[in-house]
Amino acid sequence: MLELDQVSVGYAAEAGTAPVLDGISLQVPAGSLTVLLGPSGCGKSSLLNLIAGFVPVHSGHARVAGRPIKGPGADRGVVFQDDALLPWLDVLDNVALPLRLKGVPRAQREERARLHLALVGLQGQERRAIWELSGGMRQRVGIARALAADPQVLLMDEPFGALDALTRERMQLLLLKVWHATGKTIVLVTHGVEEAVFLSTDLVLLSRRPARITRRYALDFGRRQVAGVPARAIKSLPEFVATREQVLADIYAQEPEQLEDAA
Ligand SMILES: Nc1ncnc2c1ncn2[C@@H]1O[C@H](COP(=O)(O)OP(=O)(O)OP(=O)(O)O)[C@@H](O)[C@H]1O
Repeated sequence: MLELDQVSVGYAAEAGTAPVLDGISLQVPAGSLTVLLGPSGCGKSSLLNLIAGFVPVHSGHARVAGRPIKGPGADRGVVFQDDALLPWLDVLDNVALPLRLKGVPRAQREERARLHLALVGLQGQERRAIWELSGGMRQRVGIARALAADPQVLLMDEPFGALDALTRERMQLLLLKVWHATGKTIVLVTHGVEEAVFLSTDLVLLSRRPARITRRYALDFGRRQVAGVPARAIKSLPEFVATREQVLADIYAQEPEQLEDAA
């Protein structure tokens, strides 16, 4: 459904330096929760921005549902770490904004916005001002806004990176609930190894810059959570701990100087 074929990306401002992404090929199956994980600065956000259509492809091909990605489009919704909500609009109007821009009549767009706010647990909060909300609530509004336009793919760049540990865990559960309820394809960038192992059906490990895919893991811990197994029970399974350690070892294998520091 989402297909990258030998894509490379470099930035004009960095002429003469190595490309950021180098020949990345990736197939993201419909309905998957694909997580991109890799060392800081390796190009995870660049890869997500390429899929979002914010960054042009220098070589190779990128397609969503068979259509070449030529720029941003309604088939891809984006949630950033920094919630990017408009402070002069209330919660409902923020969520309804993309529909307003598409020309959807008021009653219809408000109904869709209410439905998606209920999905992220914000029913009754529709008329609150953005500045009154906690960080976790703001991210919920951002997710509702991205989903209200009914994209095929939800792209999330470090969506929980700025939240405290407890809120972050709650947001992981919320994301799994939304994923299960909507059946959307999700591509998420994170620095959190445990978060990546817990959430993903496909975990994609990227190398240091220029980013290449070094390993992929097929996982199902998130699916087990939506099937009813408590998150804490999953995260203490020997199998979960072993996978997390394996992923960490694979990352450290790319960072020999950090291993020496830790010794
Ligand atoms: N618009 C831009 N112009 C020039 N260089 C850029 C631009 N965006 C990113 N870069 C460079 O590309 C490289 C990869 O950045 P990117 O943000 O994609 O990595 P990342 O893996 O998401 O980083 P982090 O883990 O720190 O969030 C960095 O060296 C960065 O300086």
